[in-house]
Amino acid sequence: MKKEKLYIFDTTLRDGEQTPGVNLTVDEKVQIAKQLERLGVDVIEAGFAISSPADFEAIKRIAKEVRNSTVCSLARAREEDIRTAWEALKEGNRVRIHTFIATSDIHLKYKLKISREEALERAVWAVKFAREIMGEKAEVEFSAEDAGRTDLKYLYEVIEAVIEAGADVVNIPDTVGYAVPDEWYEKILSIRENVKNVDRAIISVHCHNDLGLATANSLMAVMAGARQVECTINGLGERAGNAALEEVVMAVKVRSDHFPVYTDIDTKQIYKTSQLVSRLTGVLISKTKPIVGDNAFAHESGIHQHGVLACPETYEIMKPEDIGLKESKIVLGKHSGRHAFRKKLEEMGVELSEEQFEEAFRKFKELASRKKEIYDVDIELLIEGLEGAGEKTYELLYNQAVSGEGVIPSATVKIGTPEGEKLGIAVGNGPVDATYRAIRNALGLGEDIQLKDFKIRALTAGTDAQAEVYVTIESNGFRVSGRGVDPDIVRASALAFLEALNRLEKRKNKKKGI
Ligand SMILES: CC(=O)SCCNC(=O)CCNC(=O)[C@H](O)C(C)(C)COP(=O)(O)OP(=O)(O)OC[C@H]1O[C@@H](n2cnc3c(N)ncnc32)[C@H](O)[C@@H]1OP(=O)(O)O
Ligand SMILES: CC(C)C(=O)C(=O)O
Ligand SMILES: [Mg+2]
Repeated sequence: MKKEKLYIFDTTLRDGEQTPGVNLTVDEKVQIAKQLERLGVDVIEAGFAISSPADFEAIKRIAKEVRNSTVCSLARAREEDIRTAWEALKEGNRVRIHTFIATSDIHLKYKLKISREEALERAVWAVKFAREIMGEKAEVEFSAEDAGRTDLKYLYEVIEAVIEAGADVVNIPDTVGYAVPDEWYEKILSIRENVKNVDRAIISVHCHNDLGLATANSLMAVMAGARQVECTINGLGERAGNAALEEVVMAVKVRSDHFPVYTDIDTKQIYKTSQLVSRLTGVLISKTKPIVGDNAFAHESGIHQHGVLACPETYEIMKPEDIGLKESKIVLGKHSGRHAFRKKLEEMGVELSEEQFEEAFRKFKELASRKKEIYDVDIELLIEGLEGAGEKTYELLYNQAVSGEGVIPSATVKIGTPEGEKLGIAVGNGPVDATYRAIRNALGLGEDIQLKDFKIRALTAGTDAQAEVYVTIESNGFRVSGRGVDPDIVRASALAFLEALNRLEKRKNKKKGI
């Protein structure tokens, strides 16, 4: 099957920013735009130039700084909108004005208060005007807002007229997320069959997710011949959001046997982009979000874990590396079985007799039935229940940390060791980082001891709460964890680190037969 290119139009910075509560600074928008360029999106809708000075400035800077993606601004079918969009874009390398007007009767009657004829005239005028002021250098896209609820015959007329007026791309938005997949497929197909000059433009879709169908509708449109999909990172957007870029792109990639298209997206950049957008917008990603959610590559149940350990493809339709993740996760819980438990012990460097293993597994199942999340430290304690905790090699005798505005964070620690008391002093990014560096200095720890995980939470409410810190470190094939509890966050962190180091010593000594 000869594949055609599917253009990916990202509107995270425009429709995505319409997510209630999201407000990006100009610098943040530029940062996201550069990452979208690395991701390989074809078009970046950088904003709506006339809507605010900040949007204008962001579009201007993005148009100047992004060279490999087309940069686009939204504009109503009004002269001042189109002029302002062009003003913001004109120094760009590849640019597009995206002008729109609503075409559904409900929008025409109650919102714009104009007739179908008038809307058609304005649409044609806007495309011609954009073409005129931009010249051939730039592209014009036209959207028939609320096309999903627009009378079909009238929609054909509008599309034909705007293509005649010079639109390069005609976008068919399901503005209110009302369409269902088979109907949307038929709609796009019928546009392709009934609009005479349709082949002179790219047909695009812009699907909202009010019924959770945005990705499905976008993909059905692709099957019907749409060759541009408008989408956002993490599915951000007005109300329930837009089709998620990562879902559309990965569906096309994973089911390349099914879809007649390819994209130029570097999928290895997906996870990084998703994290950046989540961090800068403050919109958290649901754990079960397809592709980029925490659980998208996590396996909790024994039968699945057994399968994945034997051959990842048994339960994974894509590789974590495909989206830029290092590996999938095997999460221990009450549904886990012996294969996953044994694998965890192997990773931790724990060696048990078969008898001890069965006992440990029984205790693990019992614990997992009572506890929501099983941390590595829980397994450590369980093993210690079987083997005994042993002597502590290190003990925290003293710690002090200094931090604050205008101060370089620094820390001092005194640690009791079999060779006597050791003092460590260091500076760092913050008081915890300085304390960890001070512990490393005091004990002369090398680069081989790597911090793999650091989690902190408050055990109780209030500013006087007990802080609980979990730390996982790795060294030469051993993976061990520690937990520290103290009202002082820095001390809790130091205690967790030292508990992990004590376990590391114990495990190394056991291996050496000491
Ligand atoms: C489906 C979508 O997502 S469309 C994009 C939606 N995004 C946004 O609205 C975010 C940015 N918007 C804004 O900052 C403001 O709405 C502005 C600056 C664009 C306009 O603000 P205001 O001038 O105060 O108008 P307001 O937003 O209250 O009303 C919209 C006006 O645009 C008109 N309008 C709406 N769509 C169009 C269109 N496509 N073409 C021409 N006029 C339009 C409305 O008729 C109304 O006009 P009126 O003021 O003459 O009655
Ligand atoms: C401006 C258009 C494309 C839009 O966002 C919509 O119709 O949802
Ligand atoms: Mg929209």
